[in-house]
Amino acid sequence: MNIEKNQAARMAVEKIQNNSVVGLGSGSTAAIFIRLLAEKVKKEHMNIVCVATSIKSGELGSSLGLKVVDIDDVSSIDVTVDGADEVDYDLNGIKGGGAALLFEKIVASKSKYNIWIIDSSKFHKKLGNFKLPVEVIKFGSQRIFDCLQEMGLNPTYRLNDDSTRLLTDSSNYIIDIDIQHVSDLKSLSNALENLTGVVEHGLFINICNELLIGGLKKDIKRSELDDRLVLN
Ligand SMILES: O=C(CO)[C@H](O)[C@H](O)COP(=O)(O)O
Repeated sequence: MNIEKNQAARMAVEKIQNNSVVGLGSGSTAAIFIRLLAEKVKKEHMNIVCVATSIKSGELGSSLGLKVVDIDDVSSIDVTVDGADEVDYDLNGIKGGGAALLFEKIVASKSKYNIWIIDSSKFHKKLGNFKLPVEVIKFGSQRIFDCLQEMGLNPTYRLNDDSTRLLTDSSNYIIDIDIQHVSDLKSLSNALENLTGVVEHGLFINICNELLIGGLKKDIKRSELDDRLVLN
């Protein structure tokens, strides 16, 4: 799958124009993009300012010579390139496999254009193969866990290798839920947002503008989305 991730990242880097503000995604595919972007910026003497979606991506970008600034130091972001854990035929997706969903959603919402880069194994007709991450504050998190259990979503706390609870860049917990049997994603999104203590969830609805799929070498734009384009 690394070859496919590479292909998708290469397709994305070709789309980056000089004098733009670029959002750097998180995860292994985004990391390939960050490396390729740094090479391109050096080679073509480009003027690019970057905003990162995680501490790790920001550190990677800076270490490669990219100019990485705080999100509040830019008025908007021209394009963000990020990975995803699963994407459906309507270009809705699940993100947060790397626990960076909160910053990823904030950066995406400040971006004029969002490009996702994935390998072909992540492109499905319906979301639900991947568990949906829900970021919750520590205080009272068991109450949210119990609510998710009552909703039939089989919650599990995300753990580190030593079985302690994983903490996000904002020191919150992640609870992963099973949405295989959920058909109305918008209602689920609203229900999760209404639970006090939920900081964010990894359902990204109507956010991705363009999907680049390695392997299939597909470039799917939301603006051109129709059944014929996606299903063939
Ligand atoms: O959402 C993310 C991190 O929170 C990543 O974009 C997602 O997990 C994909 O990662 P990878 O490219 O390593 O498969």
